[in-house]
Amino acid sequence: MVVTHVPTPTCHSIKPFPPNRHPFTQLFSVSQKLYISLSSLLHLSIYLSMPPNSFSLSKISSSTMQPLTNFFQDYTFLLFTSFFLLLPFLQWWYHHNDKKLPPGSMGWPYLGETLKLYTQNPNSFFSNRQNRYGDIFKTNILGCPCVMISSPEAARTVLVTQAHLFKPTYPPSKEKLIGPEAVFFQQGAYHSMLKKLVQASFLPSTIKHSVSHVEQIVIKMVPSWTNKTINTLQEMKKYAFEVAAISAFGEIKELEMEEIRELYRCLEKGYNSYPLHLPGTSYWKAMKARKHLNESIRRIIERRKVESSKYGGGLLGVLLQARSSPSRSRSTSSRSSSCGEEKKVFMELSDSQVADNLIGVLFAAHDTTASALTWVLKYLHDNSNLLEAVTREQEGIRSKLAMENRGLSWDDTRQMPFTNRVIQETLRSASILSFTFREAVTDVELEGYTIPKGWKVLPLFRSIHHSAHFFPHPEKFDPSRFEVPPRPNTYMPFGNGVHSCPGSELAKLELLVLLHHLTLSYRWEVVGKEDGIQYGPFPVPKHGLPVKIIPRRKIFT
Ligand code: HEM
Repeated sequence: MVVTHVPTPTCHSIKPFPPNRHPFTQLFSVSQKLYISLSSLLHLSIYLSMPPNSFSLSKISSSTMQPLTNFFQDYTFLLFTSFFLLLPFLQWWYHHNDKKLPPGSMGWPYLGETLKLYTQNPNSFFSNRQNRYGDIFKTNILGCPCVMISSPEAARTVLVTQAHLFKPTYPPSKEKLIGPEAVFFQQGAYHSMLKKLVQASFLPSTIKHSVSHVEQIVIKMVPSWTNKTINTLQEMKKYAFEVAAISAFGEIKELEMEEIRELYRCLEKGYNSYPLHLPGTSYWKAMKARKHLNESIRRIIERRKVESSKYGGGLLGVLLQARSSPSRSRSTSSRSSSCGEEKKVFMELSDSQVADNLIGVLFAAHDTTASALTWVLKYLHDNSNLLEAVTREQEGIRSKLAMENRGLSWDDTRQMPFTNRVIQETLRSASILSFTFREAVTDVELEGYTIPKGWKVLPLFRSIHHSAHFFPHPEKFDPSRFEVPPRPNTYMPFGNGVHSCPGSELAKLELLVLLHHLTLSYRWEVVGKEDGIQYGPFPVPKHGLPVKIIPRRKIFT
């Protein structure tokens, strides 16, 4: 089975060259010598071009030196001007050369190593370089110099302890589609204000009231698969969307929901297409859909203001309540650092800021959760002993529910230790977000290297999750490894630090509720023999894992 096979990078791999003898560094020192020689030559040319009696050097201006002197006198002006024109560039070069950049190759001018990254499995790209250069290496992707890191300590520095030195960075085309005011693009005080509000909607104390909603979606969805071949990914996307939409919008009319579903579908298509903003392209249609989504959300906001004192719940309810609540606004930070302006900014949380954050949450919740749901079915299919162990645990829960004549509750989901470990291992093994992006806002020293201002920094979650150093036999799907907690900062399926995922509990709840119903009543057989991973954009089993769903009782009779 190839599902999550990534060549196992050793965490403390030997660097093939000591940093100052690496060919790239050597190239820099050659250029440095070249620069020094060139500037000496230029200085000499200035001396030679002076009147013969102005300096003792005139003595060497003898007949043997005459042709050389004439040459320099002719070209002095040109050389002198070019020197001053080139000076800032040479100084920049010299300055950068001074710094100890991480080892690695920057590839071809502009193209960098982009072709290499896109023509091979991204995991091999990362692990090959990690084996060659170590846990921190530089490269160049699409003209952007990047530093990739796969040491837990360095990842913690970037994401947690020195997070203020690294800002989140996304391609502008994607930012425009999601909405530039969405929480993940922000930094500092404005980010923490938004984050508090988003988090409030997804805390266990809030989502515990959604368990029956989530269960109802599963109870309606799963029986429709009986004896059919389904595309797991597509079905999981529908499930994840429904849960995310309820969490984002709260109580919403079916007609409004249908409109949002339709527009979101168009938006998603454009998001995964080439960002060419010309009439007729998927990107152009997606931008149009995004504008319509703003209008639809504005209409919902207007209705909520009139109809409901609690603004209809969900994240939308929280955002609307927050902007109309002066007492809360005072205690919450904002884009401005001055206390006097905090309230003002809170009151200015506009309709489009609300819309950006609702759409942002849909995006963050949808494909990620669908991918995790798809992987858990794949792993349980391939490990029948684990599937039976999960089923036994769920049978215990079912007996309790039958005795008490009720549906699943939040507390029941806390009584599923084995199923929870299967989910933890799924998230490690599949590493849905293989890495994330940051950008250095200033020159930063990291583990003895300099990351220049403006360079991208990518903590490689997958490489850390697949390091044999932290997770022995990392290619093996083994939930028992989570019987003891993983070493700090080595397990980050939901990120780490200020930008870590606020939806982690909701995502795990979705996995638990689905597994409860599916394992108790059904078994699934993978259709087709093709193993492997596809990326779109998150890793999923090939072709979205087509499976045939068979009622369990049929198998045992
Ligand atoms: C298995 C499913 C999920 C995975 C693997 C996942 C993973 C992540 C990761 C790794 C980050 C941090 C990104 C970074 O540091 O740049 C993140 C951020 C985020 N996630 Fe999730 N996520 C999942 C589900 C969800 C759900 C269900 C929601 C809905 C509430 C959600 C909402 C968000 C938001 C809003 C952020 C941005 C937070 C910020 O910038 O402060 N995610 N997610």
